[in-house]
Amino acid sequence: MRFIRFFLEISWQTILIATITGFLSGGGNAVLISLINRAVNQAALPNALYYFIGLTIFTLLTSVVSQFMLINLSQNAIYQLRLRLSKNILSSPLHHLEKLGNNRLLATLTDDIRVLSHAVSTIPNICIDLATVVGCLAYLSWLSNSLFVLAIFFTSIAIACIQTRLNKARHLFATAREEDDNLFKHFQAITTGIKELKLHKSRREDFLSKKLQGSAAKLHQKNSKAMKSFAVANGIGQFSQFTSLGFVLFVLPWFMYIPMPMLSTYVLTSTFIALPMQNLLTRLPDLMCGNIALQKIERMKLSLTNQAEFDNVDSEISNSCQLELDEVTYLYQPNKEENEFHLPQPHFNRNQPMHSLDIAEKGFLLGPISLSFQSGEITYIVGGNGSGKSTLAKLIAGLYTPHGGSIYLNQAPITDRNREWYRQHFSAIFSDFYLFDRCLGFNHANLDREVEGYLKQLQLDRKVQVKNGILSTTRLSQGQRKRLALLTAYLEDRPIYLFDEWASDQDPYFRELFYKEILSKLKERGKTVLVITHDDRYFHLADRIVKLDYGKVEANYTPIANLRSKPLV
Ligand SMILES: Nc1ncnc2c1ncn2[C@@H]1O[C@H](COP(=O)(O)OP(=O)(O)OP(=O)(O)O)[C@@H](O)[C@H]1O
Repeated sequence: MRFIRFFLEISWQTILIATITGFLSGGGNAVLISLINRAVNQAALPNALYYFIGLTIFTLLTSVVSQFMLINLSQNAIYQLRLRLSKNILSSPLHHLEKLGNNRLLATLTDDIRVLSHAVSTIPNICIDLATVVGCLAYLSWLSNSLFVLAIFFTSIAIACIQTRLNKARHLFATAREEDDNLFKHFQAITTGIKELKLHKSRREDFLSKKLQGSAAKLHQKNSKAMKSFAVANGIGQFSQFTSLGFVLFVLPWFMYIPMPMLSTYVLTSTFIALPMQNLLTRLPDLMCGNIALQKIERMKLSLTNQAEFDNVDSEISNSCQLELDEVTYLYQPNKEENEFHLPQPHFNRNQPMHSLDIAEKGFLLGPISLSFQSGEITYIVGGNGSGKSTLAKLIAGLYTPHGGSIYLNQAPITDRNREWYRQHFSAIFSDFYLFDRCLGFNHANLDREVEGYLKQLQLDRKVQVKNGILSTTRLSQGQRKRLALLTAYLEDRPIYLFDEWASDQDPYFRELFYKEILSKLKERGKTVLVITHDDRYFHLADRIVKLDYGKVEANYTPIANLRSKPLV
């Protein structure tokens, strides 16, 4: 089982010690049952009470040691897995994460890890139960070879019958897990689309009946079928135990003489084994689901690790930036269901121009685009909806890797090796930005005072306070949230600033302030400023305007108001 291999790989030494102590505990159980048998058959050893007390303490201690070791190992493994998976996600390229989808990432991070963690917590008890069963069988073999062979015979038949049920259950659990990804997608739709669903009764009912209920029902059917398979397997296990007991008690005495003490010992031992056997069977579904969850986690991890980016920042961050895009292209694949773990690499030959029909079939193509940006310059990136402005912004910021062409920063070509360094030059506020409730990644001595100053400037000081870098709230209006995001950008003080429709949620006062003061102050400080905007009232304030249309640069010009001061680039 992959599950066991996973733990052996983490620390086979711990597993070995825990298994030995587990088996010692199980062996102790078996010896205890032999002591009890002797006492029942009035053949107790002298000092049997001391043996009994000693053995009870021995089995208890070995069982606790075994459980402690396995609990430490398993919980540590889960802890490491959570961290590693989160790091893998953080080091994966954005386009890869977008293709995998939030629902799959969330299902693995939450559900799979929870299922695995639950399965792992059953391992210590499984070891003890297994050891008890093996110990008792060993005791039976010492007692009577023929009784032992009989016990093994009935157990083997039971295992063979149970196995067929388990194979069926394994398949059902695996397909149910695939449905889990869809269910997570619907849960996301509930949380993010709650307003739209609340406002429209028919939409809500349609969503519930056609989407959520469908997925939940499939999951319910598959899981119940699998659990029923286990119930049948459990029944087979119990049936085989009673059959073997009945056979030995009522049928075997017709064919051979079995002394009464041996018969009663067999009955007592079989009854003693029954509980750990039942425990093993009832824990099998957890183990099986854990195994499936682990497979999912490992596939996700493999998919993420295969795509992992270098995260070293070897060189200094330059203050003055000359940014160049040379024939850069980026292609979104068409929106079809793709195999999540074998994503095709885009292959685009920039010497072969793509026609609109090709693009319609193949998705959206940005570029080829050649542009350059200087320090102390404000460039507006404009164009209609869907013209490719945000895609270009993500390319420029190094969040997307160009499929063709090259990006240069101060003449250095940006490659996989220095992309992390390159990204550290950017402070960006995207239209779908996220606001952290604390100022992460800053070690300023007077951080709180600096933040308070910016809060005042951005007129947020009456809404938000800061203490030890923690913001009192982020529950603000969209415009206020964007101002708070701007505060973080100020703190970062990076050479290139990128704003994706920042002003679209601001009131006229702040809109004016943004275009006329905030941007020009950044320019005065020698920053390269890129602004995605639809606000044509302020176009004259730009040093340069880049207009996109269907993924191509339609125009690249200096606005008339600035013509006298700046030549066309
Ligand atoms: N993650 C994605 N996967 C596939 N296609 C995408 C993705 N993001 C954007 N697109 C496609 O790329 C095209 C350009 O989108 P982009 O968001 O860059 O446009 P935009 O100019 O910023 O639009 P807007 O002004 O509406 O914000 C769109 O046609 C869109 O369908």
